[in-house]
Amino acid sequence: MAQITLDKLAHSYFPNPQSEADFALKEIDYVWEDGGAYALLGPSGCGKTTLLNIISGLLVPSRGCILFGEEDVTQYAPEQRNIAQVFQFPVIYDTMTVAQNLAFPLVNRKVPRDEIDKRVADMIKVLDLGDKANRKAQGLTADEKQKISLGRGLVRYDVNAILFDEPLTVIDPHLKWQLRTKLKELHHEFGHTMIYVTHDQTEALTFADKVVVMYEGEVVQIGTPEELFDEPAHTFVGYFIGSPGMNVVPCSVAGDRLQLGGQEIALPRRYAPLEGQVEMGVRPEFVKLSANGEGIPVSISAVEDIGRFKIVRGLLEGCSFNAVLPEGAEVPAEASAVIDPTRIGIYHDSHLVRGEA
Ligand SMILES: Nc1ncnc2c1ncn2[C@@H]1O[C@H](COP(=O)(O)OP(=O)(O)OP(=O)(O)O)[C@@H](O)[C@H]1O
Repeated sequence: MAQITLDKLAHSYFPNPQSEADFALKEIDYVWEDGGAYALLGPSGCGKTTLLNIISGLLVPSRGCILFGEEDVTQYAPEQRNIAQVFQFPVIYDTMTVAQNLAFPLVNRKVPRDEIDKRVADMIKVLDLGDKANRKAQGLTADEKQKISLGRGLVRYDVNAILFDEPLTVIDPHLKWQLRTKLKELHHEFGHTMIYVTHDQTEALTFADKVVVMYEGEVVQIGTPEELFDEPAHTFVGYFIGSPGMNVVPCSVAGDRLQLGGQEIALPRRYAPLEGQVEMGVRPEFVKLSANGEGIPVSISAVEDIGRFKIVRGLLEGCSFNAVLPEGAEVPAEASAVIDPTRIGIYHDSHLVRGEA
């Protein structure tokens, strides 16, 4: 296992990039801790595969370096990097048994036979494949085959990192959580450095200690699931994490006063003058609806009752705006939004501005 350092790393698929927009991966400077479980999360085309391919060695970055521990591996081919990879679709041999498939990466690396037998037996146990160990992989279900793929990645104890590229795509939705839980257990048991690419927030938040959120080639935030929820560093993070996502509404800010919809809200922090696009962000969980005219008027378009709470959807100042209310809460016909000022984030050109206390 290794610490992985991304040192001023950036990549453009153009030979002579002219501007930031030409970079599929904008500059990132970051250290992935040894033994950490990371998820790379973002929508299609945001640069996840580009970053993963640079880590695996399939792609040489146009700028910057990548280090495994102290060693600069930027120019190394994948096979020189000592990493394991698990892909979207199972990569296994149908004519081999489950046990032979799991043993294969170790046999290739000439690990002693008794060591192979021990590791394969351990892996069969943790993957709950005991009753199928001596069956040919042919005829197993897609999720069983993908379990074997995961096992083949995890059976090598000595790898620098294990990279997972959307590994649960082929798995039935109701089985996904089982494999996700299993992966988490395996991470605790073996402590590998794991990097898991997904566009699914549930997968990212349940698997990872730290989530790396990407948007249009930029790493916009790296944080624990709690940090991404409590303090989104970019409006995209607020929108992408949470269901429904954060409300984002254009506003103006002067010092510690926010102006929105003809109303003034006193903020707990002061802000230097902000040029350009200024928005306030607040999660629907921190909005109350008032019937007595207190707050900013909201026109309600729908109320969704989903068990323990209700999602109230509507418009505020012409922008989509949601509130999450407790199960029994009244939804006034003429509602206005009362926003908790301590939960408001101020965003300048989409990035969070922290202000001064
Ligand atoms: N070989 C390539 N040549 C030119 N442009 C590319 C190449 N591969 C990717 N791109 C572009 O780089 C950007 C990032 O793509 P990338 O595949 O890294 O995104 P992604 O987040 O992995 O998307 P997906 O989830 O759809 O795989 C996209 O605009 C894509 O069109």
